[in-house]
Amino acid sequence: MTAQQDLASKQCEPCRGGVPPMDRAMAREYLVQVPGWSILDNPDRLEREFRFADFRQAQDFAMRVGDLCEAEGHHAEIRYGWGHCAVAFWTHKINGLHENDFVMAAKVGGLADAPYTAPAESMGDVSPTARG
Ligand SMILES: C[C@H](O)[C@H](O)[C@H]1CNC2=NC(N)=NC(=O)C2=N1
Repeated sequence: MTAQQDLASKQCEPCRGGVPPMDRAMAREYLVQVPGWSILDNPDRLEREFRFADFRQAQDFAMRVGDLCEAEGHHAEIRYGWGHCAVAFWTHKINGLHENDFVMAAKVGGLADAPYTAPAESMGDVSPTARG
């Protein structure tokens, strides 16, 4: 098992604040486990831009990242447009980086590696619960 798989298999632990943000030396050690991500300033954060073939795929990816954030209780800043989606993580409570941010980056990297499947078309009024 690689180090990245190991990080991706962790769960975000509750961060209630009151702990110091990760320093740069430690952050750089974690960074090697999340290929493609960069550390940026103000606030200290992890960021990665993903590329897609069109708007729909970028939007779908943004939604899947959002769903993952909700499931893990740790939330990203997400910006997307035609063919691109930028995802940033930092821990708001400590205004900096925490292991949770790297766990999320590894999980999002795993999402990006998964093959794209187009979302099902809306079924409109023909769903089983529709009246008439
Ligand atoms: C109550 C809840 O656990 C917190 O507000 C969580 C929600 N998601 C979060 N996401 C991020 N990125 N940082 C946080 O500090 C944070 N706090």
